[in-house]
Amino acid sequence: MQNTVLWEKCLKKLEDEVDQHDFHTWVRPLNTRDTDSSFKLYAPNRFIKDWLTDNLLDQLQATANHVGGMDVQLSVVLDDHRASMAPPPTAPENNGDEPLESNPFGTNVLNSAFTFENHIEGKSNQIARAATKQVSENPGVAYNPLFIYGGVGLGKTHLMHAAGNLIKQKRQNAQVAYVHSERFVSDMVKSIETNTMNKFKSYYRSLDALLIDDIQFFADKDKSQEEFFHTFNTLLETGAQIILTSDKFPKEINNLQERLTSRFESGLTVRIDPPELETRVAILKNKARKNNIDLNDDVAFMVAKKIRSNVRELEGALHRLVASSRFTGREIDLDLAKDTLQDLTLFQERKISIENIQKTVAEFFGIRVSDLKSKRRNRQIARPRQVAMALAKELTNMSLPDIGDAFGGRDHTTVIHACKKVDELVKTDSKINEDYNSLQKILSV
Ligand SMILES: Nc1ncnc2c1ncn2[C@@H]1O[C@H](COP(=O)(O)OP(=O)(O)OP(=O)(O)O)[C@@H](O)[C@H]1O
Repeated sequence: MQNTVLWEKCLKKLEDEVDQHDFHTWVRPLNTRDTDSSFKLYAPNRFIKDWLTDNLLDQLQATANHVGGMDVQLSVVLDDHRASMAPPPTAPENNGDEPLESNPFGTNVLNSAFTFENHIEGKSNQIARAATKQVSENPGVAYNPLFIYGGVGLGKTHLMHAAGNLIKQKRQNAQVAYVHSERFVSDMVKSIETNTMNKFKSYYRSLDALLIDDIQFFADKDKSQEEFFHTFNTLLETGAQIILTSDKFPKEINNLQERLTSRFESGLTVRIDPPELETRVAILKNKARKNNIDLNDDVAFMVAKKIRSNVRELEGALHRLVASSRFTGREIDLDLAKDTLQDLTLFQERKISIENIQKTVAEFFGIRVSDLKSKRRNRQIARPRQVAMALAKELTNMSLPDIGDAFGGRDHTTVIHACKKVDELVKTDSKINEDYNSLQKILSV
């Protein structure tokens, strides 16, 4: 079997077996080559190689043996090729003699409220937070670039600013630029129009740290990708730190040039998931405390149970609660919270229950509800279970951990995997597409 085919098959198996966070952080960035006589897995940096060697080597070996049907000669090696793949960088036009304008492109204003102290740690953001902190303490050394991805309002921008703030705190004159990718594109277009491209280049290429938010907006913008690629390489060569955020894993960003994706993956890619209940409560209480608002546990739990997938919405609910208390002169208690967030409650009540989804899916596929909650992994059970999880995510307000709990105490990462799998299958498998649509209709009646 070719190494690439073997690895594809191993990846499918490992995705089900390895903790999802670990899978995305450590396993997914590996590559293999058909030209090697043994099964070498190339890690994009030393950090990933060392972590895998210490933590997952046995499992990788066992999986390769199982999938290959024999003893496979496996090793994890450093991908030197990737590190030297960059073309020779274009020399920065600023040779250091000319002082940089402090803010020629409106980029370097960091939000001072987005710090590590104001960021609450939970299982969902643990790796991302630790990696960002490490990068800020040792810019340009630890992981470069650091690529943070995850859904809307989960704290990607917050962590990125926290990094910028900490870098500046440690070295006051560090040149740190934060820019939204759309802003990078529009500044570049403006520079071309006004014939000031040299200034643009020298500014970006002389930074100590470049933080670019929502990199997915680069998709389709070939010229910007081109310029960014050169900026990127120059910065890496000069030891500057690059941090990028996106709503997707690099390879999943459509129309992003392969060479950029490959550069992104040469550092460390970390994911942020929606926070668990306890983290949501901690975030609410922390925000309240910072604003001198007295928020008791009952109210915090009630709000956190209602708003599950997005920290920005969680903050919005707290603001509504505070405004409502000011206008009415009432204390912030459970009654006020119920009244203020009533529309959310109504929305919730209209939603479909998890029990109903499990019963309907089990009947539809001719299995038992207990099968859905069991540990059985054969496809006749596993696929309906994934479909039921995806429906629960779509049709209820339940959090991923709560959905996992309802299916025999599974981890929230298993739910994320199920939703992704079903999403893929609905697009590629007409039978699943039909089944999923029918179930949606049955449940929505
Ligand atoms: N773990 C956390 N602790 C405290 N506040 C948080 C946390 N996560 C997110 N927030 C807050 O939630 C709000 C939204 O976060 P942020 O803007 O960083 O999200 P994002 O992932 O960048 O979203 P988008 O994809 O929309 O850009 C911010 O006010 C941020 O401070």
